[in-house]
Amino acid sequence: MSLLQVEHLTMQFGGLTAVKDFNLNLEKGEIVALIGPNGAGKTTAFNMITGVYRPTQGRVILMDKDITGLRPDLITGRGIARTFQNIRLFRDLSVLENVLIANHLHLKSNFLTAILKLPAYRGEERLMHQKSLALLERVGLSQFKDEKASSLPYGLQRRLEIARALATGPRILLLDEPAAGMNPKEAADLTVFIKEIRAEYDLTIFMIEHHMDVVMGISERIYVLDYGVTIASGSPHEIQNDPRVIEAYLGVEEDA
Ligand SMILES: Nc1ncnc2c1ncn2[C@@H]1O[C@H](COP(=O)(O)OP(=O)(O)OP(=O)(O)O)[C@@H](O)[C@H]1O
Repeated sequence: MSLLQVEHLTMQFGGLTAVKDFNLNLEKGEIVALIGPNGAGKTTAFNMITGVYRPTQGRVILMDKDITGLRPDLITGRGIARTFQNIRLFRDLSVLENVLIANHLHLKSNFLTAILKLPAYRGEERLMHQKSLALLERVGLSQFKDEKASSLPYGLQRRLEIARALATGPRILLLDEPAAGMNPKEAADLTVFIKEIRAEYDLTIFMIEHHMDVVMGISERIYVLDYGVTIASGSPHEIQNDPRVIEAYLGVEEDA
């Protein structure tokens, strides 16, 4: 049984078919990349998997359960977390507060115990605080815990976004262009970091990325979209040598 199975996902916006008949299997522990030229439909595929869009057609099956069209927060609760192409941190909150907010998805206390600050809530809150600090320590951000998120250098803001996603306790992590805007050194560090967190948090990772060094250095399998259609899937070696991919994508100078 695949951890995640995506069957015939299709998304139409009016007359435009942004993604057509997209099929994907993720096995536990894999790192799989989704590549393709700008506008190919990659983010739309993510948005259907994470409940941002309800697909026009098709199904998303997580561990044998159909999660198609569930609300994004419920899908996060089922174990799929994501980051976004454009960093979405609470810019004026501290680094620690950003992780604490994500952690609240896990709090078991209800709203009333929370506003009354009853002991059950306070206990959970203390635990969340400790867990958040441990997570920041793990991702190398603990010395910045009281800084405003917006004051972090770009590469570290991306790392904080990943930490926030990890705080929700995911099985599957979807990363939307995690190396966007990074210099080669930051991108190489990110590659190592992604491999480390996969091992440490027992993750399966599905990522959209334009940096080919990152994609080829990290992915076990790659899917290629072009105009919403999957034109190839396979190992990095197969993809690099696929004439359709070379024509559609790899042959095109990338400006990212
Ligand atoms: N909400 C929407 N309404 C209408 N059209 C949309 C919407 N979202 C995406 N599209 C269109 O769907 C197509 C696929 O867009 P998408 O953002 O998924 O591509 P992408 O592969 O992620 O591109 P990029 O690499 O530039 O991020 C594009 O033509 C885009 O304009």
